[in-house]
Amino acid sequence: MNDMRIVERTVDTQNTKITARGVQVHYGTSHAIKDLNVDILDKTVTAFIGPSGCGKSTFLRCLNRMNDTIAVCKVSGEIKLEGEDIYDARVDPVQLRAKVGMVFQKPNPFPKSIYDNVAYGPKIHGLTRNKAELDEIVESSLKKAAIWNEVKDRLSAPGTGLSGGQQQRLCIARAIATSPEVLLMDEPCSALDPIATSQVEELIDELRSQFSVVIVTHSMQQAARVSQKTAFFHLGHLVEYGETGQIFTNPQDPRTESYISGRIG
Ligand SMILES: Nc1ncnc2c1ncn2[C@@H]1O[C@H](COP(=O)(O)OP(=O)(O)OP(=O)(O)O)[C@@H](O)[C@H]1O
Repeated sequence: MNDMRIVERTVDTQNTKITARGVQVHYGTSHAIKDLNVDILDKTVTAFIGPSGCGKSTFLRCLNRMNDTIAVCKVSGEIKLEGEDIYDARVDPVQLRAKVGMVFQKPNPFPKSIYDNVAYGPKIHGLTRNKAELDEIVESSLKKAAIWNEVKDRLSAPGTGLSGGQQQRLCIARAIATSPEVLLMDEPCSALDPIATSQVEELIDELRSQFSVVIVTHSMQQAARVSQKTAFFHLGHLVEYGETGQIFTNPQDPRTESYISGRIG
């Protein structure tokens, strides 16, 4: 019992960015997320791991209301960003997604120039007053996404003309251009080769100093390399959540143990 209290205090002293309480997700009659509770910390990389179909992407999409776009999907329970209920009727999902950015499995640059890909978000959200400010955001976002040196001489070239790894870093630049508080990444390296993967992993580590990063990954090695916290999902339940080192070396639940030792999944 004492130990439990110590754990709670440790979590409270760190900055919690997102709290989820009693979250349930249904697709029609199919129950995809079952009574999920979690605190996601600021300036931390949190990895969601677990076998295929266990609900990782579904829960990730709850965090910026991307599930709103799926007609059969119903989300209940409570999710708060910095204490504010993101499902409150007054919250505009488009504004929310500027604060909780997302990077997808497959790099998906807009069919526009490199510059316009990054400038798009700040423009539609009215974050700049003039071209000079917009130029500054585009440059700083491309620098933070570690792709500036590769594209600075061809900002008007199409984003779709870049390599897969460059496109994914461009998509990361696009996501951070609106100064989000949280960056959600759904298997961001699954379409990349090992070199591009390691570049994106290094970048994730750097982004942690400014954002709360949540990454869904099928690779336990990747979770171990990039995250400080890991959540293990199984059949719609968040089975175990803790320090990444502890989850991989000393899992408390037999289902986590089976997964990390390769017996389920
Ligand atoms: N758009 C959808 N419509 C209906 N059911 C869905 C939809 N998306 C996901 N599901 C179902 O919800 C459950 C969880 O799926 P989800 O994609 O969240 O799992 P996952 O852990 O991310 O899987 P994977 O690792 O294979 O990407 C699965 O049973 C899946 O079939």
